Amino acid sequence: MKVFVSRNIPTAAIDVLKEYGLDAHINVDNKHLTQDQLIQECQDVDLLLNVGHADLDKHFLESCKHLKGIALASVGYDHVDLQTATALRIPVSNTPGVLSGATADVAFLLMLAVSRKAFSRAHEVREGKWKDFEFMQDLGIELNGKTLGIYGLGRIGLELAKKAKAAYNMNIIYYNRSRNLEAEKLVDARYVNFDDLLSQSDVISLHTNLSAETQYRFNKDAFRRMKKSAILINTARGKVVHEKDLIEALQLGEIWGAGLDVSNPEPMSPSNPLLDMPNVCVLPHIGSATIETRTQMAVMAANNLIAAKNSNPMMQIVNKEVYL
Ligand SMILES: NC(=O)C1=CN([C@@H]2O[C@H](COP(=O)(O)OP(=O)(O)OC[C@H]3O[C@@H](n4cnc5c(N)ncnc54)[C@H](O)[C@@H]3O)[C@@H](O)[C@H]2O)C=CC1
Ligand SMILES: O=C(O)C(=O)CO
Repeated sequence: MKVFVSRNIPTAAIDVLKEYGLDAHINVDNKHLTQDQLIQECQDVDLLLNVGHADLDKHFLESCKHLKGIALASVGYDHVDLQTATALRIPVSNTPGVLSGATADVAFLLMLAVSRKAFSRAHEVREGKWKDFEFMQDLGIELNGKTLGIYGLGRIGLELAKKAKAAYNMNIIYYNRSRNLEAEKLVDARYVNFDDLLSQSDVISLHTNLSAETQYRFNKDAFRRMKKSAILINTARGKVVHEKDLIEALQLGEIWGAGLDVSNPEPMSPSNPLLDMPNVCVLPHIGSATIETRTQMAVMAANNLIAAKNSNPMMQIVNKEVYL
């Protein structure tokens, strides 16, 4: 069977593929592939281990006629046309759970960094603009005892809630498709409607998957209903936030600050006004970027490919209808 790995991955995962007899062609140069190049690479490929968020849309899936399985090295699968994959009987798997702690760490880091303006202040030092100890200038705000609102309280949201509770005894409220009773028990989380999430939170952290329902849910209207002192954290997907509206809300002082690990598009343009705002911190989509987590993600994806190779169900399947 022909196997393609779209970017370089940790040796531990390559070893798993080899151990189970899959001789993969790996994009070891880690070259960014356009969709056309990816299609070219996958022409006679049976199994794809896909790293990154390039569109695996109808055109891609229909062009790669030999595909019998796609293992994503990500938990998000908004970049895959699942309907077409299912119609073509291509099982698709993801990597839930193993990256929750690392991604929640980045949400936590952004929350703290924005509340204390850490990145812009560090920049001042680097640029030689820090002249004197200032008692009243550019003060931050404290998180202790404040209210953290979580939009989409699933695996990552719960990890963040646990950290926020333990570190700062934050009051946790959340809005989700359904109640998360585990979170209610573990961190005393209180379920609220979307309006209350907006109006009561000191920090709102986004942890939903991207879908037609969540796309641009944080827009002009939502920002106007948030506290002027509120901080928005997005480690979910760029498109959950309407970026133009966010820029305007920050410029008008409708919210206090924002921490973004994701943007729309990625990479963010260097001329984006968000990058010049002292209350904004932008990271290059590093939520799961630790040695430990990336290794676990790649090994999980490799094991899913092995299952597909042996015509067994993939363990972390996202379109289980293919097996019906
Ligand atoms: N920045 C990064 O590097 C990373 C980003 N992510 C993003 O985080 C997302 C969440 O990951 P997990 O926590 O593992 O997923 P999850 O499935 O455990 O949690 C998502 C939650 O959002 C809720 N939800 C979905 N649609 C909703 C709606 N319309 N309204 C309210 N709630 C809704 C679900 O009920 C669920 O509780 C991923 O889909 C991915 O896009 C994930 C990993 C790393
Ligand atoms: O897993 C995901 O969905 C990411 O965004 C990267 O880890």
